[in-house]
Amino acid sequence: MPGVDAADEFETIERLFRPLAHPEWGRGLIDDVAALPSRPGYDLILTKDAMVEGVHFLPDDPLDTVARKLLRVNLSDLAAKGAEPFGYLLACFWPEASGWLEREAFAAGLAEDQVKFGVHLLGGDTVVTPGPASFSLTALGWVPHGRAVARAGAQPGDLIVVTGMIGDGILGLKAARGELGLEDERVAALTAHYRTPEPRVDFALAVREHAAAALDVSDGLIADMGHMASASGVGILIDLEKLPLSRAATAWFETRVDPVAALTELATGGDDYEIVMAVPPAAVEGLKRAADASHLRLTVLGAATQGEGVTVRHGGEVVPVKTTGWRHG
Ligand SMILES: Nc1ncnc2c1ncn2[C@@H]1O[C@H](COP(=O)(O)OP(=O)(O)OP(=O)(O)O)[C@@H](O)[C@H]1O
Ligand SMILES: Cc1ncc(C[n+]2csc(CCOP(=O)(O)O)c2C)c(N)n1
Ligand SMILES: [Mg+2]
Ligand SMILES: [Mg+2]
Ligand SMILES: [Mg+2]
Repeated sequence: MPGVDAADEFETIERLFRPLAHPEWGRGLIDDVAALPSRPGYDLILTKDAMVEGVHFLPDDPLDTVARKLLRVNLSDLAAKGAEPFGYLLACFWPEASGWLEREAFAAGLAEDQVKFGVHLLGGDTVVTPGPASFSLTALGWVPHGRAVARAGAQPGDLIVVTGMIGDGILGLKAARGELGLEDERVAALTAHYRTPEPRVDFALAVREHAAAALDVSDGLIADMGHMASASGVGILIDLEKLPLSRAATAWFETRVDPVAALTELATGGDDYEIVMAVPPAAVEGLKRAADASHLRLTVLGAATQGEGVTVRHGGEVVPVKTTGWRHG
């Protein structure tokens, strides 16, 4: 039986989601569809990711950060293609027991990140499920015609470059689970990264101008580089000791007895939402200038080669990596 706080589909749409709607194209969320005009000279870029409680977020993660992460992981895909986001479609599968507090927190998280990233809600669906809380979001963005950056396109000799830091996603998950023996401030920084990763939206233009191929790191750095290698028909060779680590990750790393195992864990853990690029040597300087201008760290991890797959080295020795990243069954 529904409790006093029992939520309702149409009140959810009207009270919580209508204020988030695109002023024209969302049609006030009172129609069957959204309608947007085509943009001459541009390609519409679309991506969809889902998040399920217990699989992508923890049962005690605040719902506002769940919503923000859902939006951010999708914006990360658009950024990796060089696209500028403008809108999204949203599907919510609320557990029967969930009430207004959860839904209000979720909408508040979206409201905050809509402003931060300059996007609007275009439409969606609201249902109740006997299963765990689940959400799915389709993000839309524009790229000048024919300029979307692909996973395919890396050539032997291109440098493999990554934005930001790697490993805070998996360490943040451990921190949120109370599994890290670090002091409070570092645990909080890592948990925040797991709950609200930073999509590189502001770097999309630089990706488009300088990268031959790109994708974002969701499953794990090594697994995702593997996706680029197979799409491009090249091999990728990286040196694990070059992995860019945050201060918190460095503090964790220093507690480990097996450095290779520790770096491998960070390079395969996923939830990083950084962008990996294959960059022709002549384009690296331009990419670095763009990164400096946005105070973003860039790291050259290795290079694309002839052949296939990802070869990981440490101290010049090849490191066998069995599980390269997250994979749903
Ligand atoms: N159910 C599906 N129907 C159609 N296409 C799908 C489906 N699932 C995945 N894809 C497509 O497969 C490709 C790879 O998807 P994948 O989810 O691995 O990429 P990603 O979204 O960048 O990574 P991640 O989900 O780990 O963030 C994409 O083109 C995606 O649109
Ligand atoms: C509670 C909890 N356990 C494990 C993970 C790790 N995780 C789950 S799915 C995924 C890949 C990206 O998702 P997808 O490929 O579905 O887009 C990763 C790295 C997590 N985030 N939360
Ligand atoms: Mg996906
Ligand atoms: Mg992706
Ligand atoms: Mg995945």
